[in-house]
Amino acid sequence: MTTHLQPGEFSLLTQCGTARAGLLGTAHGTLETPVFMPVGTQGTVKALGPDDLAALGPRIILGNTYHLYLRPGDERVARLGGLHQFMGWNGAILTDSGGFQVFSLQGLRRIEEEGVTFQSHIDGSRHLFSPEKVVSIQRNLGSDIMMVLDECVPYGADREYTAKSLQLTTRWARRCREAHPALDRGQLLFGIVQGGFFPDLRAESARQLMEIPFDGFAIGGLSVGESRAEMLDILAHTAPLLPQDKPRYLMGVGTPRDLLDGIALGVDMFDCVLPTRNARNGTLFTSFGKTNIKLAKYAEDPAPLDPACTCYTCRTFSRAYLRHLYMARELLAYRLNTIHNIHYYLDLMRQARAAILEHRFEAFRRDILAHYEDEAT
Ligand SMILES: O=c1[nH]cnc2cc3nc(NCc4cccs4)[nH]c3cc12
Ligand SMILES: [Zn+2]
Repeated sequence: MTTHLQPGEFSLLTQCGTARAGLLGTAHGTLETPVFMPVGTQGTVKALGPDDLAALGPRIILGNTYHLYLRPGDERVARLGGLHQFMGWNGAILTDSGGFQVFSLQGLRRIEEEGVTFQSHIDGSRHLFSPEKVVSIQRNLGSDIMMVLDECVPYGADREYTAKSLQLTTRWARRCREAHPALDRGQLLFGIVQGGFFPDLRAESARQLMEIPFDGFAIGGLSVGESRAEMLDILAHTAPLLPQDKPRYLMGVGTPRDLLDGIALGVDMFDCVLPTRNARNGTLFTSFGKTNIKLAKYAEDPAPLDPACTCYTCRTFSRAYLRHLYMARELLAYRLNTIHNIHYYLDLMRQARAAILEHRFEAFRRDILAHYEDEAT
């Protein structure tokens, strides 16, 4: 039974402890939460065609404003019908605002009240990302969920810098809201909570942002090099401060264990490059933990990668073949490994949501993690 919600409508169906199962309406379909968003930085989930993606069944993927603005250009994508038509994807798309990429990719950049100026990593040309500019780019791309321009303070930033930065992030967030009328063209706008690793600054950032009518709230500034304990501590403090009736999005997270911990703490949406990036270096996520296909023990192993997995890769090929492709650097290795890793992440979300709806999430989480060896080799 698929319920159809209007763009921006969020329905909280069930809570199991602080874990939530819900529905979020977008202009390109209704999302079942908790949801994992595969990362499609440059208008493609690397190594997958939109047909592979459709077969895997994500309802939403992530695109990066920074990359698409620099190449091929947001106005060119708009002239070609928008990102959905351009890449042949008819599900929902969330775009990050580009601020994070500027801070994490760029050496040369300046942060001022107006916005952040930076040099393109492609041709060295200079650009300004203002709140108004990043909203305009995301509107041009036709993104279903847009993110505000924010400053993701580096791990280890001191309290004074962090406190000052969150004020700027709030002023930028307000300007983004003013630049995009509520639900205009069915496009949603999320705020991003900052405040580093200072619980009181996190509360202040959340309080300020909740005064602005956003369609959802992201928790930024995490997965930036901190320990798991530090991330969970800030997450446990911040998630419950956010509105119960709006989606909560944890940016850039994470491992299967992080996803289950995040869900337990009340997070509804996740994105991470791990399943796609690790697939390309042979690291695969399975029901028995993380492993690497290049291990010699797989050289003549006729078994499927993960006997518990129903994906195309596990249904069709042996570990021996997947290892051969990887050692030979065959292009098919990247596609098959990515199909499996994305399937694993999406299926984990599907199972987690079913467990929440049946009020057995905690037992589910314990069972998965009991069999999950973080460093299974
Ligand atoms: O505060 C943020 N604001 C807007 N986008 C983000 C994206 C983020 N992605 C990660 N971690 C995942 C990573 C991907 C590549 C390097 S770290 N942390 C993140 C934080 C933010
Ligand atoms: Zn599989």
